[in-house]
Amino acid sequence: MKTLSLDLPAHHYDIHIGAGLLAQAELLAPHLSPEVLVVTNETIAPLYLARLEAALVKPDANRRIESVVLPDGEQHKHLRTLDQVFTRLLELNYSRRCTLLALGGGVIGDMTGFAAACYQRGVNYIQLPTTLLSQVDSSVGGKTGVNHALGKNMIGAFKQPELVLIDTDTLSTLPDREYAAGLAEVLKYGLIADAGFFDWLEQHWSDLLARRSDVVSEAIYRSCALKAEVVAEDETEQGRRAILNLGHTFGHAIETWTGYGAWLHGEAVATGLLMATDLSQRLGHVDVALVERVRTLLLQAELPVRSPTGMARDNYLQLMARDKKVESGVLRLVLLNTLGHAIVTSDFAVQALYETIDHFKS
Ligand SMILES: O=C(O)C(=O)C[C@@H](O)[C@H](O)[C@H](O)COP(=O)(O)O
Repeated sequence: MKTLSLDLPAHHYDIHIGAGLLAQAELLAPHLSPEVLVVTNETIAPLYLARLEAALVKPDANRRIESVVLPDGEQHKHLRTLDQVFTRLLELNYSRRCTLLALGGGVIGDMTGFAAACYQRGVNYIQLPTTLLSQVDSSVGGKTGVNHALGKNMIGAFKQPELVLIDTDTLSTLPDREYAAGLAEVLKYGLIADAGFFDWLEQHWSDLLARRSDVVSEAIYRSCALKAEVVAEDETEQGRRAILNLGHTFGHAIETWTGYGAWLHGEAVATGLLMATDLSQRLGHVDVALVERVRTLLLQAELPVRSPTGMARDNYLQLMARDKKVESGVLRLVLLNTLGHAIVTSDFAVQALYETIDHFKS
């Protein structure tokens, strides 16, 4: 097992990464209260809920352990689904001292964290991510929330977990498409913050695609370390944290336009990363060779590298105007200054943005 720490001004938590961690009661026990609610989905519950529950009762047989099983998928990440969690908590008569456990991917993690931020104005929660994307990204950093028909992650809160427990064994049941989607976020870290990591990913890409466990664990560790470092510096995205959004302005537009769920989040981010790299190249920050390196990796992972069929420039522009990085009506984008260094800027030629969007039309 490897452990990272996320040190914030008012909070500290560990991120444990290793095989078989869901069954390790001693890692969870110090963070549990007498009332526990596991929030999971209908795909993950039959695979891992019993294993987790067995670990939860071990140190304290009197602890109440209940669960709520939500429908699976990005299309269910909205307020109506969240209400099921609140209803369950109220039916159980759980108090302000309860602990929520998010067992699942990014959708479950984001919704559980938001439920924890809201229930009785705030209770504790723990992240138990089971997809590559949630292990390398969404379980760390405390961004929680749900989608709205008009925009991705538009309703939410910053709410940090008490613990992130990454059991790499759960990847054994992750479908290839979901696994590849997680690789897009891994690639993002190399692009925005660590050129050496990007080179390492290129060298180990075939091992990652083959899911060689030591290489996958190393990629998770290095991704979480980079994310923890950025979040520690800027917990609530007043500045630098926005670099974690590379490709997301395009990606979120794709997800919203396609109605959530048709494209996985990581797939939309994959195309978004390539578009952001392409735009950075049109603006003269990076060379064409980097665009091609990114495209090659995405194609090898069978990730999409073009816009959804029928999505036009105006569709992008309308949705991007609602991006959370917009300030006083001015669009700010995350772009690459060079490989391994991202910037957040509104200083770009709009014509270059149009060219990028049009270039990716399918
Ligand atoms: O943690 C962050 O900060 C990120 O931006 C990470 C993103 O990869 C993640 O998808 C995040 O949920 C997007 O947040 P949003 O604020 O752009 O909705």
